[in-house]
Order: sequence, then C-alpha cells, then structure tokens
Amino acid sequence: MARLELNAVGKSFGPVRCAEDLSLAVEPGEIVAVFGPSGSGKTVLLRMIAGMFEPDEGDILVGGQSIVGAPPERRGIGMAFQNFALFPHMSAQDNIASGLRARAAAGEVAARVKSISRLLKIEHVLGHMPRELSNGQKQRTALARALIGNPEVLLLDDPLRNVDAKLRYEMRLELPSLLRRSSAAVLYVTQDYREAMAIADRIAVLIGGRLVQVARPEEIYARPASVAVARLFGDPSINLAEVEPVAGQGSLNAEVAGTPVRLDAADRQVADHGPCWLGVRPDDLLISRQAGENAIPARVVAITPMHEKAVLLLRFSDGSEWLAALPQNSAMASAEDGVFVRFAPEAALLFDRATGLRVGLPHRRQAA
Ligand SMILES: Nc1ncnc2c1ncn2[C@@H]1O[C@H](COP(=O)(O)OP(=O)(O)OP(=O)(O)O)[C@@H](O)[C@H]1O
Repeated sequence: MARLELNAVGKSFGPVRCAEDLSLAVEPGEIVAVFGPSGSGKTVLLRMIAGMFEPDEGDILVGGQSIVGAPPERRGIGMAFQNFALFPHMSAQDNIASGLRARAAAGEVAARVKSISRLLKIEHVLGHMPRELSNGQKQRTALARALIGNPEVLLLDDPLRNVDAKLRYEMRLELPSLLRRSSAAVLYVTQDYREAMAIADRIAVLIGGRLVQVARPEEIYARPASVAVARLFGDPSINLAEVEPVAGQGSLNAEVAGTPVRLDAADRQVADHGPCWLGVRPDDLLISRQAGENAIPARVVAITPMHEKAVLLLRFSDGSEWLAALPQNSAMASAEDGVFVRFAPEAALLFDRATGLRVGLPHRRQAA
C-alpha cells in the first residue's frame, strides 16, 4: 500500500487562488479529514488528486511516484462523492463492478461484488436500479464502487452530506474501521467538524486555500492554531473577548467585562504580546449565584435547549454576550436571573489580536 503526498501544491482559476502551498502526507490505512468552510478549496484539492484538473505548482505523489499528468484511471484512486454519482441505467451490482478497472473473469467480479456488499450491508439490493435505492443504500453502493478495486488512495467528498441523520450517525461509527480495513490512504472531505472528529486520525483544516493546521482531532480542539480554527470547532462556537493580559503575582491576569480574572500561570511572553483575544468554550463556563474571585457578573438573557445541553445567552455589564452550554439536568438559572460566570484558568485560550495566532503556554486541557 502507498503513501499519498502533496508537495507545495498551488492552483488558481483566473484571479481566484483556490490552493496555496499545500503540503500534506497521508499514510496507508490513515484517514485524514479535510475540513473547512464552504469555498475553502476542499473539492478543488480532491479533484487535483483525482486528475480532473492539474495543479499549477507543486507535485502529488502516490507511493513516491508523481501522478501529475497521469490519466485519472491510471492513478490508483477510488472516489465517492456527496451526490453518489451512480450510473442511472445500471443495477447496484453493475455500478459496483464498474469500479474494477483491471479486467477480471466474470466469476471473480461477482465474488468481489458480493464480498464488498456484504461488508456494506447492501447484498439484498444488488439487483436494484439506483432510482429504487434509498439515499443510504446509494451512498453505500457508491462506497462499494470506490473500494472494490482496492485503491491505494481513497477520496471521499462529503459522502454523508445527503443521508439522513440516523444513517449519518451509524456511518460515523462504522466508517473508520471499514476504511482502515482497506489500507488505503484516505482523504475525507467534510463541512462538519463533529464528523471530522469522529472519523479521522488527523484533521487538515483548510481556510482560503491554505492548510492552517494539520493535527489529531483532540489536539486541534484543545490547541487550535488560530482564532479562525477555534471558531470552526465547537457548537456553540467559542466565546471571545478582547483582553490585554498582564503577568503578576505568579499568574497571568486580564480584565473580562470589567472583572479581573486569572487566566493561567504567569507567562511573560503573553503579557508582552499586548492585545489578545481571550477564547473560552461554552462548555467550559461554570454558572453560579455566588460572587467571588474570578467571577464575572452577568444576566441570563435566554435559555435554549440544544441536543443534550441547555445553552444560556449571558450578557455582561459592558453589554458583551457569551454563551454557556450546561448539561440539561444541571441546576438551571432562569431567564433574567443575575448569575456569576467562572472558568478554570487552563480553559482560557489566547490569540494575538493582530495575527489571530494562538499565543502562550501550551494548555493542558483535553477535548470535551
Ligand atoms: N472549475 C472551477 N473553475 C473556477 N473556479 C472554481 C472551479 N472549481 C472551484 N472553483 C473556485 O474555487 C474555490 C474553492 O472551491 P471548492 O469547491 O473547492 O470549495 P469547497 O471547500 O469544496 O466548498 P464546499 O464545502 O461548499 O463544497 C471557490 O472559490 C470556487 O468558486
């Protein structure tokens, strides 16, 4: 099995720069999620690897050999897309078999189709035409077609976007072991950070055509490289406040909405940075009725249930607003209540306000 490598890949369409200096290696059996906002260049990246168009700069290698300029069918790549792209006039069985590029005896083709469909639990619909398949079955058929040729590289473009919530949840649980069994180097595009975190060994965060962070999911959540990355991971998204940290008395301190708050151990480097964004995730806020050190007074403006949590909209005395996500069954404040907001010093993330990059001591916290 082979490693996929991108070396300083760049691509423009007219004035639009869709890929800038992209370098990334995906090992055989590894799943790397490509995650980023709409229009950040995820599909362009996959299409360059697949050979639908070529990069303007840089190189793409599979098993150490450049594939730039090679015809798509000779690249050893399997693909499945969000719109499934099944041939409408072919049965599921024939759609899956069409993924086998090398000629094989009819008996062998049938045996391979059977074994891959058993794995994907679609044996019972092999004789059906695509119009007779549910979205979940279409998606599994497209995956089977991508996997049947034992590709060295597997490209999945948001394959769960068009399936219902229940199936998406199931597939998030099943896909990693299924994909790993194939030993392909997998690039998995998604717009959903939860999906990226559930499925991938590493996440490559793409913003504006640039890879801004490539790391394990828990690493990205706990130590986002920039405020832009921090905002992409988390729902509700991270709370931010403008602060000017000051080192003193063995700790790093800042004023949040007029209240002095201890952020973490003293860090001269951060104190010298000047203006920063303070980031605290809604899950890391503690709400109580007790005033005291590091407690920021706030008023509860609204409470909304969300998944298994309750989200509180809090307004500080300076008019700024933060969100807190609490377990549904925790002792709950009511709207209009006056409360105090705290967070553990190690939950505080700091980002340079000019560059947006994270600054300060490595934080100890783990992903929620
Ligand atoms: N064939 C093309 N010709 C011209 N511009 C293109 C082409 N394909 C993509 N682009 C541009 O490249 C940029 C990146 O597009 P891309 O489809 O890769 O984004 P994406 O991250 O996959 O978005 P989404 O998550 O919405 O699918 C966009 O500005 C898009 O308009």
